[in-house]
Amino acid sequence: MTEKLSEATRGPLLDPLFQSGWALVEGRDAIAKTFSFTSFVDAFGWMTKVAIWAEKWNHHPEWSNVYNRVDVLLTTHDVNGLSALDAKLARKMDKLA
Ligand SMILES: C[C@H](O)[C@H](O)[C@H]1CNC2=NC(N)=NC(=O)C2=N1
Repeated sequence: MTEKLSEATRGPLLDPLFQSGWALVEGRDAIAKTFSFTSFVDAFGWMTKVAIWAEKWNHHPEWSNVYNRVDVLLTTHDVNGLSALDAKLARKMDKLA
């Protein structure tokens, strides 16, 4: 069962993500990042690769694509906050970008 990150566990998990451009979201227990690509096709191709991992892990982003930009927000709806799955998907998104 997925659990909401505690104050003690979230630091080590989230700090590396803050270093790579992720940030906490005002008013939600969530992290967000904007990914920019060289073209729409590159942005959409990245979204497709991420989508395969999201489906495999049954953990899905809240995201929006405009041309070469993808705005991403990650949170775990089942626990109404951040979980280890969000950090895991964020790391995968960074790796695939
Ligand atoms: C029923 C299904 O397993 C759940 O709704 C999954 C699907 N993907 C999900 N994605 C995210 N971000 N949070 C969830 O709690 C979640 N739950």
